[in-house]
Amino acid sequence: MPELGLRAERLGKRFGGVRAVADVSVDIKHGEIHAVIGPNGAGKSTLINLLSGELTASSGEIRLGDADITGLAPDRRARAGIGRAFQKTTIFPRFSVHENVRLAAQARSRAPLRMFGGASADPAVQRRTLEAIGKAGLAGREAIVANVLSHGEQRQLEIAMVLATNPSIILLDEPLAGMGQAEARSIIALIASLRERHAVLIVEHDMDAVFELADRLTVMQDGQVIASGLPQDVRRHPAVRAAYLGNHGDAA
Ligand SMILES: Nc1ncnc2c1ncn2[C@@H]1O[C@H](COP(=O)(O)OP(=O)(O)OP(=O)(O)O)[C@@H](O)[C@H]1O
Repeated sequence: MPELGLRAERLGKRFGGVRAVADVSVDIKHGEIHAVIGPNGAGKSTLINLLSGELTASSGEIRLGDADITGLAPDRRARAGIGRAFQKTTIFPRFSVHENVRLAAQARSRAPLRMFGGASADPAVQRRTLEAIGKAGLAGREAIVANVLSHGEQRQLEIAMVLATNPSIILLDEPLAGMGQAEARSIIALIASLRERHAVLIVEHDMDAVFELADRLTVMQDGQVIASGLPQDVRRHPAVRAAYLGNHGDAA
């Protein structure tokens, strides 16, 4: 997969009278983790949904590398290189780790979707499957049925399924939600490792994790960007301190 970045220009989304996202520009670069933070209702999930194609923009433009992908449906964006981890919704609970990741790898390969036989016979699919399982830290867990995995391991499985699609961009919506401290540590390490070969956008409420992971930070409030840049600069921004960061701003 080429080293593409994702750029949104003046993106907007209205739900009736609500401006959920207004004039948002954001640049997600290869080799970087870009965190989007903001209070509840700021528009973060809507932004992710606009980037992945689950929602259609009311205005603005989205570019993957040089290509305008604003009008593409989610499956076309996925093929173009945008991978999104969904919280458990894409996992087949009765299938093994290997089967789940293999299905994701196969969906990317355009081969006809066959559950047994065909997919495992394709060496490229098999290679991508095992690579993704290894990168997500699930080596040795291939035969385990998904619904007996721990909460943290299920999150790792979702990330493995995204990696199997060989994405340029990875979108992560609250990857640490509902996680204990030990589980969170291993997911944070996994997310940190993704920047080596991908551009990563993460929406997350855990500020300690955000400041540990983010190379770049965008802060949203009421659908708009109120600050964007390097974390050490953003955390000193008066509007950000006032709106959101509290003690994290003071600690800078
Ligand atoms: N499908 C929808 N229909 C109508 N309004 C919506 C819809 N989705 C989001 N909104 C509204 O858009 C605004 C932004 O919501 P969004 O979920 O993107 O915020 P968020 O920053 O992700 O919040 P949270 O941190 O609580 O998840 C909110 O006012 C919300 O009520």
